[in-house]
Amino acid sequence: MNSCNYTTMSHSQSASSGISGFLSLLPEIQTSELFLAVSIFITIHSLRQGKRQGLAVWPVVGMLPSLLLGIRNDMYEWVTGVLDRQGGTFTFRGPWFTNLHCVVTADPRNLEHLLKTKFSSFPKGEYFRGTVRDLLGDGIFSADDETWRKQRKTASLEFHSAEFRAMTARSLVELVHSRLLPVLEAAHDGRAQIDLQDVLLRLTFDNVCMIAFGIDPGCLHPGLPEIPFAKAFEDATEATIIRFITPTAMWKALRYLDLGSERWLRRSLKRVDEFAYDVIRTRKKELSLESGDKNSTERTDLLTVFTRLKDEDGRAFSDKFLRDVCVNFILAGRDTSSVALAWFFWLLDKHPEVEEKILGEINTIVKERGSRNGGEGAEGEELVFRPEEVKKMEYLQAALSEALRLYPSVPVDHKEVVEDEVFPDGTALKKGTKVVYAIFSMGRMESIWGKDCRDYKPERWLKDGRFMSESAYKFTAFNGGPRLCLGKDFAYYQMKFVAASILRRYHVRVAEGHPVVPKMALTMYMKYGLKVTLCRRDEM
Ligand code: HEM
Repeated sequence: MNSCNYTTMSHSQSASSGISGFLSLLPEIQTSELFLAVSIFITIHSLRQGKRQGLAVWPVVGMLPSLLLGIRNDMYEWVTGVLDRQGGTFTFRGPWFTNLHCVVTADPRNLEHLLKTKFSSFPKGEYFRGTVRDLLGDGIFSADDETWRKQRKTASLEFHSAEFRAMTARSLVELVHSRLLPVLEAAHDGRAQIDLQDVLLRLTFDNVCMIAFGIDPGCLHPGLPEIPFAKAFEDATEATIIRFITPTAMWKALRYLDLGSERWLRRSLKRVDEFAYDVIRTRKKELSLESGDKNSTERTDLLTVFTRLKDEDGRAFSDKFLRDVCVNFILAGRDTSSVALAWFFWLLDKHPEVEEKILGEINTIVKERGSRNGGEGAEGEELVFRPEEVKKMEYLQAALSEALRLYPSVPVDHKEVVEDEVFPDGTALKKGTKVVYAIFSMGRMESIWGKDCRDYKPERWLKDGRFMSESAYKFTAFNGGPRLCLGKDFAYYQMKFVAASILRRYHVRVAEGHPVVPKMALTMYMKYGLKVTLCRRDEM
């Protein structure tokens, strides 16, 4: 109700009832004026506060308008700009009644505090777990405390065992030489453009399923077929992510009513579970048949390892728990190395001098092998890199790390604080606050990497020609502290093996005019893939 309504109504009153009518309207006038005054006060107050925060804070919707304006072009760059101006940390005030309030930081001191020093005060938290529970259950990725610790310990022993290393090296030789290179060769022969990101995603999905389940779903085959399990897994992940941008009460209502994205999630999870439980049942049968057999299977995949273990009461783990273990590892290891490789090949296309140096390193390693073998195997087409040779590729490791610094596969990550805390930079955190650490922005901070922070320079990782790793709180692509990525060593081995095997045979040329931009997702995919053509080195 505004003053215009008041005028109209007062004219319609008769003279005798004028005074009493006016008096009867008084409460309404006061209400509308009060409402107007409060609105003006809140707006002025919010705008003044906004100046202090660096972003306007609006009544009810908080900083949402600034965020929406900022992400029209590139959300990562927008967040980086705000962090830069705010000295590395800012508090985002989301709309009332949403889950969007959080503290965003890119300050290495805060990262060390939350990932290591005060690790137990910054768990994944109930909000995260509740949102991803249908997909991830009690698996390592969402668990905290004892549930997490036990899985971490068992999986860590496994990941560092010689058998596991041998199995992963074998699986890569098989995937790269029998599947990846023939697919690339077919694209080369047909002079066709190929989406390298898609090919690499297929490769790492097959590879991580071999590690987790001990089976190969066969995504990377000529013709690039659609594999129902891979499709269901992707759909289930995407539908779960939608929950993060939907008010909790709303997605819960949709789930209850079996509508929209929740229906899509239920259906895709059903297919994921059918596949997983089928593999689990078959494996249990296989292992029970061979129990007592000295020549039992040499399987070293995670499912076999966890199936053979017993819980603290001496009982076998439930099928549901085994399903959660495998699904979490597939999620953790399926896309991260492939998107990192896609950004790496794109960067090489823009930096031929880096490609030259990588080739120089590979050729030296191949020549060394040749001189040891009296020339044999040095230039053979079917050259397969050995683990000790991959280890020697230090410049390649630097070039991959540099790609991950600028394009981290996990661009942002988050924690929830369980008690009142103060960050080393002075930011006060109330119990329950969500903390987002902006890994993407950290790679682009002058305060961390110097004036050339935006340049692609593998040399920054080398000292006297040897690769030097960086503090995990500065280079956070693999997380840090007790929850450091468990697959880090494997991921480097995998990326180096794949990159060297491709680069030795082909020059990868990004298709002219192909747009390369990041997709807004929890993993840093290229929004339109990476369309490339291939030129064989021996034809150049
Ligand atoms: C370039 C490749 C990779 C990158 C950049 C990467 C990055 C990360 C990051 C940032 C986290 C922390 C996630 C969080 O806690 O929210 C993480 C955790 C994890 N990663 Fe990786 N990852 C890569 C490859 C892999 C691979 C290939 C595997 C397995 C085969 C793997 C297994 C895991 C596991 C199991 C965790 C959970 C660790 C825990 O919570 O204790 N990662 N990774």
